[in-house]
Amino acid sequence: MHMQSPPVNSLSLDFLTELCISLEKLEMDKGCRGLIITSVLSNQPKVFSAGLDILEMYGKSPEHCGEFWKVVQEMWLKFYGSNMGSSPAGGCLLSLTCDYRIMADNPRYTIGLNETQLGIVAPFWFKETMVNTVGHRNTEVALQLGLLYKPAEALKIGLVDQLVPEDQVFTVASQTMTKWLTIPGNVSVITTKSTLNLLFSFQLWCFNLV
Ligand SMILES: CCCCCCCCCCCCC/C=C/C(=O)SCCNC(=O)CCNC(=O)[C@H](O)C(C)(C)COP(=O)(O)OP(=O)(O)OC[C@H]1O[C@@H](n2cnc3c(N)ncnc32)[C@H](O)[C@@H]1OP(=O)(O)O
Repeated sequence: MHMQSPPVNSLSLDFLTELCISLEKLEMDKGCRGLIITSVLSNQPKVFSAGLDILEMYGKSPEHCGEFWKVVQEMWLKFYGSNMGSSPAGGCLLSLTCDYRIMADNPRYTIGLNETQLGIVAPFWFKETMVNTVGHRNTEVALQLGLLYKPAEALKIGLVDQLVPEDQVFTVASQTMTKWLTIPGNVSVITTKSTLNLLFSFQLWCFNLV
């Protein structure tokens, strides 16, 4: 899936709604077993996603905010596999929901949950998704300081799985997907994933989020 919402793939209500609809269509397509998501911004190839669209959260009616927030949660519940450049906040969440993260190895790009730097709080399910990926201590430091990690640092704490030269990101993502798809049978993979996420699913259920 190619994301192309200039200038920086910020996650607006319209863009998220379109993403969710596209994902629903793929879910219903029995021939689709995996998804690589990438940014193809022609003016700005270095950004995966700038995160939630800040303009959607400022000066809007409670109804609009409610609608926006609902689609953010839906997007998060649906995502699968990714590769990227800069991914702050919601952009990082988008990639955290994927099974494997491949990042372009360019120190100009960063990834992380930088909400506190913006004076906002990463919701608990952003935090839990991060904890499940990089552990509690790394999350504690990362979220309180609102850290944005350069590729080498992100790899070190396990926030991304692989760094590759910028021009090879898509090729490596395709090779990785091919490898993952050699695992036989959807059921064993889905069940394994569900088991890994059991506690988190229970927490979401307790908070009435699923
Ligand atoms: C009751 C329900 C309530 C619902 C709502 C309540 C919300 C409550 C808060 C909950 C918190 C939720 C968690 C939040 C998650 C988020 O994702 S917040 C967004 C965080 N994002 C960022 O901090 C990224 C900011 N952007 C950047 O760092 C850089 O822009 C970049 C992505 C690294 C790209 O840099 P560069 O190439 O230098 O481009 P720029 O010149 O900076 O930007 C180009 C234009 O894009 C606009 N823009 C950038 N980011 C955003 C964005 N997130 N939303 C909207 N617009 C964005 C930027 O302003 C530029 O625009 P122009 O000036 O018009 O060109």
